Formats: sequence, structure tokens, C-alpha cells
Amino acid sequence: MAATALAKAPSAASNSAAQDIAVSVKNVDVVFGQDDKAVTALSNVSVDIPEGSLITMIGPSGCGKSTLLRAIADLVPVSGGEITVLGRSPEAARRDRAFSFVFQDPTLLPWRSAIDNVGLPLEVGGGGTAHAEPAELLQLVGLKGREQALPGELSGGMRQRVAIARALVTRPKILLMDEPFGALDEITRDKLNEELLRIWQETGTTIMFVTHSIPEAAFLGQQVLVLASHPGRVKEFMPVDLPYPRRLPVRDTLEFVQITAHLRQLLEEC
Ligand SMILES: Nc1ncnc2c1ncn2[C@@H]1O[C@H](COP(=O)(O)OP(=O)(O)OP(=O)(O)O)[C@@H](O)[C@H]1O
Repeated sequence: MAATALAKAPSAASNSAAQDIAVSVKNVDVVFGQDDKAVTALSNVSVDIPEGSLITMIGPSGCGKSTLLRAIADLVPVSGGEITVLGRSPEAARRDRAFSFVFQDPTLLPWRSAIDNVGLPLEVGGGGTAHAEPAELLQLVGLKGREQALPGELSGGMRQRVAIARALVTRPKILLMDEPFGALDEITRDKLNEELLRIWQETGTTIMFVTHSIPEAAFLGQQVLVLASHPGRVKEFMPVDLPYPRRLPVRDTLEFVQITAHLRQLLEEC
């Protein structure tokens, strides 16, 4: 396996001129079940996610945020329309390890150290592919010195950092994150929000991030994809016109308050 350093990709935030599309979602429907039990989770959803961008997704419970992320990740089949990931099918992209998924629950193996958890994807089918060094990734997520700690010896926030490092070890172009900080206390979550932005800028990874938190969606995202429910559909794809690097105090500015007020208004209409 070829270990490579975490090459600094072109700054994601300053890369908006290069509009190659990482994920294209075109007229996508997802229907679960059949006949009178059929649930239309997504209806005619279209959105293009530029390479290197950080997109947050928000919407009422059950509007299909996770389903959209899972369809992109080839975990859920689409019933209509088309998804392409870096120009190929989600299945091909999964085989090529074009993306990694981070869930709310970090699901680490409790008997393996932090560094061995980070390296796990390399042991299951990662042979021959370029990858990042687990130790370097633990440093990237702020866990230098805790390489040998077992998950049970780490806090919830630290475990989620390990999960993020593990997701990055195969050097995916795209990171799909489904409420990764939803179970954490507010202070830890704030800190991880700032750190995720730093990681994004250092790696240039395209990130799609599902959240229930309006401030989190606005703080992280270059654009916020607002989904409405029954059936799940795009309500608005709203740009967040705040410069990066963003620090937490930006949330106290009038601009930020106006953005979150607009998002709240959109969600009330969903
Ligand atoms: N495997 C499945 N089988 C049947 N229905 C499903 C399945 N997965 C999701 N659904 C339904 O699809 C709809 C969208 O669910 P999804 O989990 O994508 O919503 P969500 O916006 O992520 O919700 P939440 O914010 O509560 O996590 C819901 O009505 C849900 O019940």
C-alpha cells in the first residue's frame, strides 16, 4: 500500500471558481415499500454539489436527508432519476472508495486502539490504494498523543474525531456526514465544528453534512440545502455569504443572525 502524506488540496473555500461537480443528483425519487405501504422519501430532487465544497443539509424530521445521503452512498437504491458521484454511478464510486460515511454513532471497535481503528479500512480491502497515515490523521483531528488509547478511554467527542480520521484514511474525495455531532454536548460540538472547517480547508475534501441544527448548518456550510417533507423535496439551496475561515464568534454577528432567521423561516414553511 502506498502511504501518502495528507497533501494539501487547493483551498476548498477559495476553490469555488473550479466548478467540477462532485455529486450530481438529477430528478431523483426514492420510494420505500409498495402499493398502499409505499413511502415517497424523496421526490424529484435535483442538486449539484461542486467539488471541494462544504454543503450542509437541513429539514424537518423525515424529510429524507439521510435517504439522500444514503442514496449517494449506494446504500439505498433510487426509484427514479440519476445520481452520479465524480461522474460515475454510486456503486462504482463506492468500489473506488471515492467517498466515506460518518454516522452519528462513531462505531469504533472497542478492543482496538485509536490508531488501529483509524487504520481499519486499510485492512478491509484497502490494499494497493493510496492512503493517509493513521498517525498523521490523528494529529489532524487533534488526538496526537492518544494513539494507543482504547475507545472506552476516550470522550464522545474524541471518539467522533477518531471516526472522522478513520473516514479520511482512504483519502476519499467526498465525506458524507449524517448528524456526526448530534449526540455531543454543545461545547464539544462547537469545537468540532471549528475543527471540521479546518480539516476541510486542509484536505480539500468535498463534504455533505446533515444536521438538525440551524446554527450548525449556517456556520459550516457554503450552501445550505433545505429539504421540505411529504414528500421530501428541495425547498431551497441557500448560499451562506460569510467568509472563511469562520470562527465561532461569527455566530454573534448580525449577518449570521439574519441567515439563521431566514433558514428558520424556510423550515417553518416546510
Ligand atoms: N429503509 C426504509 N424503509 C422504509 N421507509 C424508510 C426507510 N428509510 C427511511 N424511510 C422513510 O423515508 C422517510 C425519510 O426518512 P429519512 O431518515 O431519510 O429522513 P430524515 O430527514 O433523515 O429524518 P431525521 O431528521 O428524523 O433523521 C421517512 O418517512 C422514513 O420513515
